[in-house]
Amino acid sequence: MKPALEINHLQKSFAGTKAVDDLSLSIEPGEIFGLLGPNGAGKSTTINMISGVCRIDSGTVRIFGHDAVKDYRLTRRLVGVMHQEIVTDHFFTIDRALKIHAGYYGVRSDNSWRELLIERLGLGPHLHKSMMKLSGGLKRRFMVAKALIHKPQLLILDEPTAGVDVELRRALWDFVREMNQAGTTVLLTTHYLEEAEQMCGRIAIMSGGKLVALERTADLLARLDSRSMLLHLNAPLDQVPTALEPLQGQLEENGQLLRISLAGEVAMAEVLQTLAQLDLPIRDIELPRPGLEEVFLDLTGLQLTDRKGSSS
Ligand SMILES: Nc1ncnc2c1ncn2[C@@H]1O[C@H](COP(=O)(O)OP(=O)(O)OP(=O)(O)O)[C@@H](O)[C@H]1O
Repeated sequence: MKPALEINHLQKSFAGTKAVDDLSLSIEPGEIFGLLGPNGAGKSTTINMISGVCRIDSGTVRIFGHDAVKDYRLTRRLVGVMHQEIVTDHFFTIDRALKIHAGYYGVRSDNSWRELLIERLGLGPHLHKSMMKLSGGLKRRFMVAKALIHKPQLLILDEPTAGVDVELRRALWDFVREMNQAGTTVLLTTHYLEEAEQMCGRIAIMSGGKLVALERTADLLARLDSRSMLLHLNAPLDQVPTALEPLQGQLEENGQLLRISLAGEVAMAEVLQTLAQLDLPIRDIELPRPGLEEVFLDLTGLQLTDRKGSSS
């Protein structure tokens, strides 16, 4: 079977600055694939080239085997995109806007599909409200419906849950999973890393227009062997006890937090024994699980996303 999306040596510059730099990747039918990267990494530009919104400088994009430039009429129907910016037809009602978009793709008559989208995205009570009167969350739900109205085989979601409350985020992701189980391939970007970990079977990470990693999510997370143990102390320490130096002990938060490294073949029983012998004033012990943020930091020395923005 042909890949749902095949990108080869894709390039795009704006005023001499490379926004996408020799990007190649392939997504199989049925995948939920995450494209991550810090602000300005080139994710939206990539999506805009896939969907034909932005001209390709060089390289190719193939969608289910069809060239996105030469066969754009066909590929445009195969892809549904929810763009990052809320671009809506301000004066139209949801009902009218959905009908126009269905007409645009020649699927105006598929009422049952339209009804299903309206029902599953909770748009029913708002159908006759004009766009400009809708809340941000409702606009997002409308945009998901708009991206799916022509039953695309590849659904692309660029930050679908940015600024959306937790409940709606869950509902949107449940719906995306449902679409995926029904056969739709999904490419998504998000700054909520926990969502990417939960949703995506594979993840590509971009930085400065280039691909810096592309692996199964589990493999990407398993890359990091450098787990830490955080010891929260009741009373501050002046210096790291000598016995903890081999574990790269470090004091933080004015001596009230002691971080030790559990990298490599460190035996937990020995660590606990050493700690017991030291009789430290330990209030709490934390074993943070390394996530995509740490993987990216390890790969590039950069922060993948604003930490405040990555919590769910
Ligand atoms: N139309 C444009 N004109 C000029 N520069 C642009 C244009 N679109 C994007 N860029 C630049 O290209 C680079 C990549 O931007 P892009 O929006 O693709 O990144 P991104 O990974 O989607 O970031 P974010 O997470 O903030 O959405 C940035 O340096 C951006 O300023």
